[in-house]
Amino acid sequence: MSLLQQRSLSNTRSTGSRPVLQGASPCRVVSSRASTRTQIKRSIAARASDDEDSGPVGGKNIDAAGAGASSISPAWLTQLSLLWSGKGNIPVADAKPEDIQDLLGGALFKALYKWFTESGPVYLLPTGPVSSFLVISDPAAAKHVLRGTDSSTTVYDKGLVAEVSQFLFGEGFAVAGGEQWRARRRAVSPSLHRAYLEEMLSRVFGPSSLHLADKLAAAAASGTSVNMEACFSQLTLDIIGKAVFNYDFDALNRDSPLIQAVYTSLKETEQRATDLLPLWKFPILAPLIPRQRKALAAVELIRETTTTLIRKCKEMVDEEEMAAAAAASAAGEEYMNQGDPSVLRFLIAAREEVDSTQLRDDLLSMLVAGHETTGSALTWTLYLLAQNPEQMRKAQEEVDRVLGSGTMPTMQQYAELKYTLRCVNESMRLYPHPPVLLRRARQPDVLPGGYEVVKGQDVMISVYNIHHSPQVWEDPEAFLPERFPLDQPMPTEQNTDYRYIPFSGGPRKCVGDQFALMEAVVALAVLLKRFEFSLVPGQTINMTTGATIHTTDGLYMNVKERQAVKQQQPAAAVVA
Ligand code: HEM
Repeated sequence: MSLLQQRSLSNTRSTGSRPVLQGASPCRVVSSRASTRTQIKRSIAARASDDEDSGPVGGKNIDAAGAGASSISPAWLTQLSLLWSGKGNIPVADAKPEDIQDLLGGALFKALYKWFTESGPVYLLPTGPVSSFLVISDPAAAKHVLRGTDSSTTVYDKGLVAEVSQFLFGEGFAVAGGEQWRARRRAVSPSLHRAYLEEMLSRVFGPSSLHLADKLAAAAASGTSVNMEACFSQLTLDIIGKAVFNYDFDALNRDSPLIQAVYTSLKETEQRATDLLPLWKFPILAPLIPRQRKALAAVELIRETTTTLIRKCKEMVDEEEMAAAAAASAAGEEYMNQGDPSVLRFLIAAREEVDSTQLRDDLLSMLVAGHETTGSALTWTLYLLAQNPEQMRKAQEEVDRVLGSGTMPTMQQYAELKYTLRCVNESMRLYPHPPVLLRRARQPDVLPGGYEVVKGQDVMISVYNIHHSPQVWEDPEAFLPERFPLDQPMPTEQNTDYRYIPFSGGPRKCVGDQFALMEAVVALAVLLKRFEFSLVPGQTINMTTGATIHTTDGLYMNVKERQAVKQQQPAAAVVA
């Protein structure tokens, strides 16, 4: 069977086995005590047809295929690679056709783990007749590469990731390099100052989470199950929209095509990175290729939305405000407009002298980078807690104790929610978003361990492999927030010597890490205080990727008000 035949057969199987969920309303009423996945799917389809744009909690489920199917190197490429790379000192992964099964859902990181166990912490993965990834699953090598990216020496740059996501981020600082990146990062990062985060906590993170809680209360009252992955995607879109643009997407109330657009474009970047036939390199072909058409339409929607929001904000800022921002900056103080503390307002008031395309792409970078990542972190944390009753009990005990009669944490209470934060930390170890980081060598290099890297080599740091490595972590597959003691600082790449790198490390580390952790802890505190969550039985939770680790079919949960649960229990059980 030819390669192309193999691929088209594989893709058909993949699509055939994936449930049809478009038009579903996952965070909305889904099923009345559905007990199997099939029942869930049927009831979703039934509801979707007659409940398209109303209901207590809205939103479409993600089409996990993104804009279309992807491809990866077959066995013959491994053989070819072995021939031409035979002189090097780096093992080559033995990519067998059956490994490709793992990639059908887009979960490349799972195959990377298998090859890691077979080939060791640094290996080559052939991706074409003359191309390969150098896959790193070792903390010391990862540290070396991450610290050498866009540093003073710049041994590595974002390489392929910049190429494959240019269609989405344009000039945005998430993928730009060199002086352009340095200047834009310097301009944008101050907008996420401490006073801003404090304002976000009370004005955005807490209230948006309470909004979701009200939606869940309706589902709890009617005894219907809820797709929590969709809910978190909607919640985090609402939050990032308000935080970056002071704009309410209102995704919790109405289906937002932007959610699918963001997912489709992120999936497209991943697919471009592993395409055997990179047709996307020829823009002239785009109108002829359905996957390209779909991806470009998604980007257009995101760009249009961003441009409109920038225009509206510019209309609001006057000379007086710009003078106030300049005075604050001269005095070394943090500027914030009390009426509109958004990042956009900060940048415009600070008279950022950049062209509107640069501003659009920088803001778009933050919107995309800050949305699905935090949504996925919340999804997997709740999934893990629902499966680990002891950890759930400890988190709820902490939330009850710290919040008292309150419904959302204050800034001071946030600092006390240490166990809840460790649950998020640990969930991001098991499910890092994204599971791999891409770099390219700008000059020849030697990694710790003596592995030689040639100029131009694409490098893939498998955060997932490092976080799951038995050489790095004791009992790596267990969900143990306790592995990060509460009387010590929370884990970072620095204090774990790059054993723990969910926010990357070095100069290109995430700018939104504190924002994201605060957002996730506040949302969890609000929800755990009020509800008991349990997985709807009969589901198989499979993973796929679209920059973040996503479920293939959603995360369906039964939700109950904790007060109601307590009242149902016999008195003795309540006392215990
Ligand atoms: C749990 C949530 C989040 C995770 C797991 C996460 C993860 C990451 C990672 C791993 C990188 C570095 C990628 C690399 O090294 O190639 C990154 C970069 C970035 N993140 Fe986050 N992020 C999260 C939330 C956020 C939020 C909320 C924002 C904005 C408010 C944000 C904005 C950015 C930006 C702008 C970059 C690019 C930085 C640069 O290249 O200089 N992220 N993020």
